[in-house]
Amino acid sequence: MPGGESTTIDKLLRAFDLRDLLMERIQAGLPVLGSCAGMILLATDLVDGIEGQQTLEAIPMTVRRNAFGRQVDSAEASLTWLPDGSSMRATFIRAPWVESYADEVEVLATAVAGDGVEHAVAVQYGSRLATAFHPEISDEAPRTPAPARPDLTWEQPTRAEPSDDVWEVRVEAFWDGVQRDDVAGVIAGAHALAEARPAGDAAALYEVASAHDYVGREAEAVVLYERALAAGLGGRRADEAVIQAREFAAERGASGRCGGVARVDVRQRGACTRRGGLPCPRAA
Ligand SMILES: NC(=O)CC[C@H](N)C(=O)O
Repeated sequence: MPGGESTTIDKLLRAFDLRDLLMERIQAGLPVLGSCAGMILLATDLVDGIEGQQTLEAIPMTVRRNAFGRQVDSAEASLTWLPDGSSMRATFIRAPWVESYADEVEVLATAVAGDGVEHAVAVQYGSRLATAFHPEISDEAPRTPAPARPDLTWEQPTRAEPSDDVWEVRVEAFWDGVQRDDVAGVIAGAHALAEARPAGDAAALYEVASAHDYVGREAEAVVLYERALAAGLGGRRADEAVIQAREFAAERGASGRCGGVARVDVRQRGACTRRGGLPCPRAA
C-alpha cells in the first residue's frame, strides 16, 4: 500500500469495490507492505482520521495521522533498524506514527519525535509490514529484511462478506445481473469470469457453458458442458452439466426422429438453476 493520502485511497478503494476484496486477500495470507498512508490503511484504529475514514484493519494497532506535523515538518532522520541494529536514513513526509499496538505486533524501528518521545515507526505483524516513512525514496534500505513470520495469532475482525472464494462471489454477482437478451454481454461476462481461472478449469468451463445455454446457444453449451465434465467438474455443477447435456441430446434425438415430442426448454432449465429462478429439477 503506497504513501499518498490515506483518506483519498480509502475513498477510491470503496468507490472501486476493492476494499472487501483486499481485506479478504490479506486475511487469506497475501503479504502486504504499507508505507506512510499505507501504514494508516493497514491499522485497525486511527487517531485524527477524518469522519468515516475506513482502513483495511490488517494490523492490530492504533496509528496517529500526521503525527510528526504538517508538510513543513517533513524530514529525513536516522533510525536504528532493530532486526540487525544497523542504522538507516528514513524520509518522513506528513508521516504517521504508531500510537499503540497489540502484543503480537513487533516493532522494527522507532524514532524520537518533536515531543521528545520515542515512537514506533516500522512494525511487523506476520507477513504484514508497515513503515511510517518512505523506504522507496531513501538511498538506504535496511540491510536485513524483516524475518518472515507467517503465523498470525490475532484473529482479524472483518466487515467483508464472509466468503471462502472470491471467484465464486464474482460468479454469483454475474448471474444476479445477467440480461438474457444481451447475448454478447452474457457470453463476454462468462469469458471474463473464466479468464480469472487457470486455462481449462472445469468450473470456469461450466460457467461459460451455462452462459451459452442461457442465451439459447445450446449446441455450443453442450460441447462446453462435456469439456467441463471431462476436466473433472464436481459437485452441484457436475449434476447440472449432466442434466443439461442429457436433455439436449434427448431433445435432439426426439426432434430428429419425429419432431413431435414436447420440447424441453433448455434455456429455461439454465435459468432455473439460478437464484430467484424456477425450482431446480433433480437429477434422475
Ligand atoms: N506521505 C504520506 O503518505 C502522507 C500520509 C498522509 N498524511 C495521510 O494521512 O494519508
